[in-house]
Amino acid sequence: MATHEACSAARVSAVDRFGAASVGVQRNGGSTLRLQKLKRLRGSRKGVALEKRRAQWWGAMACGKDGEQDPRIGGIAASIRVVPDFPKKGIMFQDITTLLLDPKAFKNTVDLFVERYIGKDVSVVAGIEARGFIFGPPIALAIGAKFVPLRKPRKLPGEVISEKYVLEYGTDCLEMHVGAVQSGDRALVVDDLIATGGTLCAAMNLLERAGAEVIECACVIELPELKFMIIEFAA
Ligand SMILES: O=P(O)(O)OC[C@H]1O[C@H](OP(=O)(O)OP(=O)(O)O)[C@H](O)[C@@H]1O
Ligand SMILES: Nc1ncnc2[nH]cnc12
Repeated sequence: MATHEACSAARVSAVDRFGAASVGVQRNGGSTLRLQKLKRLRGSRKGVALEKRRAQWWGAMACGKDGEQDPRIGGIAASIRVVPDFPKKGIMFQDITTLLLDPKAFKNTVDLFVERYIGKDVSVVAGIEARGFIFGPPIALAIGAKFVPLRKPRKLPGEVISEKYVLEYGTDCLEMHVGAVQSGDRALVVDDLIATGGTLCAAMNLLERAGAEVIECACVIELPELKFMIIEFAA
C-alpha cells in the first residue's frame, strides 16, 4: 500500500499524465454545468508557483456549437441540495440524494454522460464508492462497457490493489480487484463530485497500475474553490 507522501506524488503524476475531464455542476455560487478539463501540468513539479499551476488548469463550458449551455443543466443543478456544516463545520455538503428523487434530473445527468462517451470505445467504467456506484452503472450499460467498483478498504473479497489518498475531511483508500481490468482496457472513471481531485487521482492510479488507459474522469459536481489543494500537493 502506498504511503501518504507516495500517494500524493502518484496522484499528481496521474494528473500530469493526461487531461482528466469532468462534466459537472460548478458549485462556486453559480450553477453552471460545465465540462472541466484538468490540463496536463507542464514542466517540473517542484518550484512552480501556485498561480502558474492554477493557470495551467482550464475549464470549458458543456455547451453546444452556438455556445449555449445545455438546457438540462439548470434543472440538474437545482435538484442538488447543499447542506452546510456536514459532516463537519465548514463543509458545504453537496447532497445528490435530492437529484435522485427527481427522475428527470437523474435521467438528464446520465444522458449527458452517455452522449459524451457513446462510441468512444470505452471498455470499462470504474465507479468510485459510494456515489460513483449510482451514476456509473447506468452509464456503463448504456455505452456497452463493463462496470468495475472501486471500493473502500476491506470490502472486496478477492485479491486487491490499493491506493491511499487525502480528502477534504480526512484520508481514505480505494481498492480494486486484481483481474477486473486488463492491459489495453480503455477506462472512464465516474464519481459524483470532484473537490481536491485526490479520490479521482487514486482511482486513475489503480486503473493505470492494472494496465488500463484512463480516457477521462466524469463527475456531476465540481468544487472549484478546492481545486488549488491538488496544486499545493504538486508543489
Ligand atoms: O476530490 P476529493 O477531495 O477527493 O473528494 C471527492 C470525493 O469525496 C466524496 O466521497 P467521500 O470520500 O465522502 O466518500 P462517500 O461517497 O463514501 O461518502 C465524493 O463522493 C468523492 O468521491
Ligand atoms: N463538499 C462536499 N460535498 C459532498 N461530498 C464531498 N466530498 C468532498 N467534499 C464534498
